[in-house]
Amino acid sequence: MATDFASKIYNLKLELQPASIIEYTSEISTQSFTSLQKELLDATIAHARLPMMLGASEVHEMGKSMITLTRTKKVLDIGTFTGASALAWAIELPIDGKVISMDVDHTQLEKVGLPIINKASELRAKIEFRIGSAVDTLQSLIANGESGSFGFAFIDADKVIPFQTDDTVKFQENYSSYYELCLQLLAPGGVIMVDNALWNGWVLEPTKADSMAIDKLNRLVSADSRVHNTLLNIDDGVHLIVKKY
Ligand SMILES: C[S@@+](CC[C@H](N)C(=O)[O-])C[C@H]1O[C@@H](n2cnc3c(N)ncnc32)[C@H](O)[C@@H]1O
Repeated sequence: MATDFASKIYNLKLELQPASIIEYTSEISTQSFTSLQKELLDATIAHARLPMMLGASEVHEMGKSMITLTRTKKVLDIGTFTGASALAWAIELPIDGKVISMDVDHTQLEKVGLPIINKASELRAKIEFRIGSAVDTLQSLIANGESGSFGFAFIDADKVIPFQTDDTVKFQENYSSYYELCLQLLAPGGVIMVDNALWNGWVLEPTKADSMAIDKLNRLVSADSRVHNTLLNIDDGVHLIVKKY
């Protein structure tokens, strides 16, 4: 029997799996969620704008496992929203660990996330929330000499950015840029998780700029000899990528 907690997660999500399977996997995978995580999840669902942007709880759990496996102290979190993924990584990191969490907009973080995250000062101290384009933030970390020093990166922001040329709209593919910059910032053995890698199944026959960009990145990663990769059918798809030694 699925808990209310698992059902709540499922209700926000797309259906790439039968509902019963999603409920079961969510329930089994999220028993170690802390009360603070549950509070943030509830508040995001109740009060955030576009709550479906919240990362799936089982994906957050999986990321925590990657932090444990890599024994890293440094994490990249691309796409803060209400701070649920950043909070998950902070819980798993050691006391001197650091999450760099990036977003162009802190409205939902300030309204929904921070009042809850601030209750745990030892976790809050591990998270650096940076405002601005994630490409700029990642480039500034590289310019600051931090290449090769991160152990885990979660890519969960915009897929493409539209921009106007003379008479047409073109798209900048941010997911591919995030991948390249994260790979540079990761140490060998480091892990990237790219969220929404199945994009509701639209990658199978991509017709729009966002699904085309995600399909393109999936194929680029698959052909990249610098990494091991597995495209997992979990939630909306997670591309699990490990930087080779
Ligand atoms: C899916 S939400 C992130 C969810 C969060 N990681 C979680 O697990 O709950 C995506 C976020 O990416 C942010 N975003 C959009 N474009 C961005 C950009 N160019 N740079 C950084 N963040 C961006 C949005 O403002 C939004 O808050």
